[in-house]
Amino acid sequence: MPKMKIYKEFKFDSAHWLPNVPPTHKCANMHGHTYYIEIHVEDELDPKLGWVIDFNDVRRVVDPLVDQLDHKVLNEIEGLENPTAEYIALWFWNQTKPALPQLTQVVVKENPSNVCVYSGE
Ligand SMILES: Nc1nc2c(c(=O)[nH]1)N=C([C@H](O)[C@H](O)COP(=O)(O)OP(=O)(O)OP(=O)(O)O)CN2
Ligand SMILES: [Zn+2]
Repeated sequence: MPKMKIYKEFKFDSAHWLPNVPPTHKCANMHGHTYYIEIHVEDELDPKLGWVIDFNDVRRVVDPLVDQLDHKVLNEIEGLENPTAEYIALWFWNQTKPALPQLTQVVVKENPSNVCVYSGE
């Protein structure tokens, strides 16, 4: 059977600041983003069901994580004390991979032009 990739997009709104930048950096001040994340998985096409994985199975794993971050201050979340897009990608990867072994990539978009792509290496 062919291998295929699918991804599901999620959205959350959060506040953060970056604690390790110089005080003169604008991101040292608390501010907010509407984050979009993509959870990519790859597997063989199931010939009967006609899909790689049910999008709803992806949602069941990721929704509880998104709920932890939505309308929260990211710096107060364990593991996100320095909440860059890179650390957010790692946070989602580490908590998604055990429940979703077909995970291949996490994409975090702070905005349409600030994007981190993590593939688990
Ligand atoms: N490699 C990274 N660089 C930066 C990160 C990051 O997570 N990884 N984060 C930030 C800040 O979150 C900052 O809020 C982003 O600001 P900026 O790049 O200026 O983007 P804006 O939202 O202000 O919108 P632009 O239209 O792009 O100016 C900084 N760097
Ligand atoms: Zn920011």
